[in-house]
Amino acid sequence: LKAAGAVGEVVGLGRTQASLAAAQQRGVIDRIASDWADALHDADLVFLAMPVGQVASVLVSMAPYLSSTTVITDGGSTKVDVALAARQALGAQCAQFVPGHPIAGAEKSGVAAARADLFYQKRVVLTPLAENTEAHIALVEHVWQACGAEVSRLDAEDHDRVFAAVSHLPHFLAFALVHEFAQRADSAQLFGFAAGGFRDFTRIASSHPEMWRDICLANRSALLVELDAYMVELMRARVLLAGADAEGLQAMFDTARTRRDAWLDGLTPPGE
Ligand SMILES: NC(=O)C1=CN([C@@H]2O[C@H](COP(=O)(O)OP(=O)(O)OC[C@H]3O[C@@H](n4cnc5c(N)ncnc54)[C@H](O)[C@@H]3O)[C@@H](O)[C@H]2O)C=CC1
Ligand SMILES: O=C(O)C(=O)Cc1ccc(O)cc1
Repeated sequence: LKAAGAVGEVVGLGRTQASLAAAQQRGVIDRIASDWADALHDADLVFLAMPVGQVASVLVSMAPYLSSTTVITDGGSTKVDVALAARQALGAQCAQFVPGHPIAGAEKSGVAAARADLFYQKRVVLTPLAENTEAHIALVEHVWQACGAEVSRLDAEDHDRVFAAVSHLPHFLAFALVHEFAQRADSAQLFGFAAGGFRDFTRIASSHPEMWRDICLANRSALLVELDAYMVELMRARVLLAGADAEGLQAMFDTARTRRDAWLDGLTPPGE
């Protein structure tokens, strides 16, 4: 928003002074707040950007200082839990909280990984609460659009089901695969010969462990459904392999490649 000239003063509040000082030094924030009262004074919009397991306690801490004119949003990767936390912590003021999720990021974390163009031509999903007014939703939509993002809306349950499949499952699998190799006696040899395919498949296992612990736990039931479906597919694939079913394996690989290529072809940046 600062790069787009779409914001006045950006005030940061966080856990560690060192991160806040680094954010200020990089120009990500203009000023470090001393506490919630200071941070929320005259604030138009609050963006919460912490692991989803922290959102409930953060909302409880800020609630006493929240005026009726401040809008809150978040960037958490799961939405059913965040909506519940907002209702419990804010009561009727949850009408001022518009949950959101930018579908952009990387395996990197911390303020050093910040990039002004991170959300440019990327999707952002808002999962508005029934209590939100259209004006509050429009404000949040507008700030994401100012960052170059394409905004869409989903129910929180649909959001969590979709992202359990296309984001949470792949991260879970990547962590599990690297973990399994790391436990082996021949681990050094395996990693010594691992190359591009392994790097592509496992890049996201370099993601932040606390963040992903919270996502997996928050979306546990939807993730378990996806994990079970994948395990069934793996068993099907195992049957093909064990039976040396060349035709069956090739048909599976063909379908997967065709579908992935079509997805990549359809991945034109928003607005083009
Ligand atoms: N990294 C990614 O690619 C994406 C992350 N998200 C979501 O965005 C949120 C933030 O993730 P990142 O910015 O990547 O993480 P990050 O690790 O870069 O930043 C999280 C920050 O939250 C702070 N924090 C933790 N607990 C806190 C608390 N109780 N009070 C105040 N600050 C606290 C940490 O000290 C850290 O500075 C998470 O909910 C994550 O699920 C969403 C889309 C993409
Ligand atoms: O590293 C990647 O490619 C990601 O998939 C980043 C990411 C992580 C969490 C999200 O909720 C959305 C995007």
